[in-house]
Amino acid sequence: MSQHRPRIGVMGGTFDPIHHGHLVAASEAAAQLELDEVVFVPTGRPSLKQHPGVTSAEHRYLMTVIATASNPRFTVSRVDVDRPGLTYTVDTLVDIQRERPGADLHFITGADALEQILQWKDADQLWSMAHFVAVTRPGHTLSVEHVPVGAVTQLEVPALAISSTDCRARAERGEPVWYLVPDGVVQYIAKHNLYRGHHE
Ligand SMILES: Nc1ncnc2c1ncn2[C@@H]1O[C@H](COP(=O)(O)OP(=O)(O)OP(=O)(O)O)[C@@H](O)[C@H]1O
Ligand SMILES: O=C(O)c1ccc[n+]([C@@H]2O[C@H](COP(=O)([O-])O)[C@@H](O)[C@H]2O)c1
Repeated sequence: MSQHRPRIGVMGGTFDPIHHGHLVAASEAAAQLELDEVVFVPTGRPSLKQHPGVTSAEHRYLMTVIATASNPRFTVSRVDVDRPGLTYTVDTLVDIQRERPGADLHFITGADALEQILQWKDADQLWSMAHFVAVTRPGHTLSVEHVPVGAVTQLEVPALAISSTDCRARAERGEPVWYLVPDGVVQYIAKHNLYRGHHE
């Protein structure tokens, strides 16, 4: 009897903060690609993020746990948060594969992030470690060249023009982030006074 090979989505992100764009992308990927689970992996120290003073990994991890808690298919992994040094997807995929031997991994990213994938660390190794899923994102049209045939699937998701940058700017100005991020994340941001006094 053949055993079911678990189909696992891996949604990596800085999640500073996690917002409904991330959650809709993961949910839609899970439905369309028939994933058994989507593992959210907050970055430890993102290698390419430009904004000053990225919020501590522990805050970003906890906001991700709060945002995903109600969905039985969503989990959160600490592999990137706990690994010292800069975060690279090649390391993320090795660690997730070790935790879930034999799983069929699908790395989910927005079209904007995927366009830079050839500049990621050990890019040529990534294709054999996971399938890559580029979700559509308002304001970005995907153009990836020079990737192996069949390595990337483009997925149309309901457009939500939400970004973490905008959420941080709103919180800094004292404007509402209700309904852009889950309710528990709104409350977490207020409780810990995140994003006040930052300058982009
Ligand atoms: N609204 C959205 N729709 C679809 N994909 C998204 C959306 N927002 C973010 N993503 C994707 O989710 C992944 C993680 O995103 P990230 O945590 O960097 O959020 P972000 O909103 O892009 O942050 P920032 O504004 O700080 O750059 C990336 O691959 C990104 O492209
Ligand atoms: O491996 C790399 O070199 C690399 C470079 C930039 C981004 N990534 C990954 O892409 C995901 C989205 O990153 P970001 O910075 O847009 O939040 C996250 O999982 C990062 O670890 C990975």
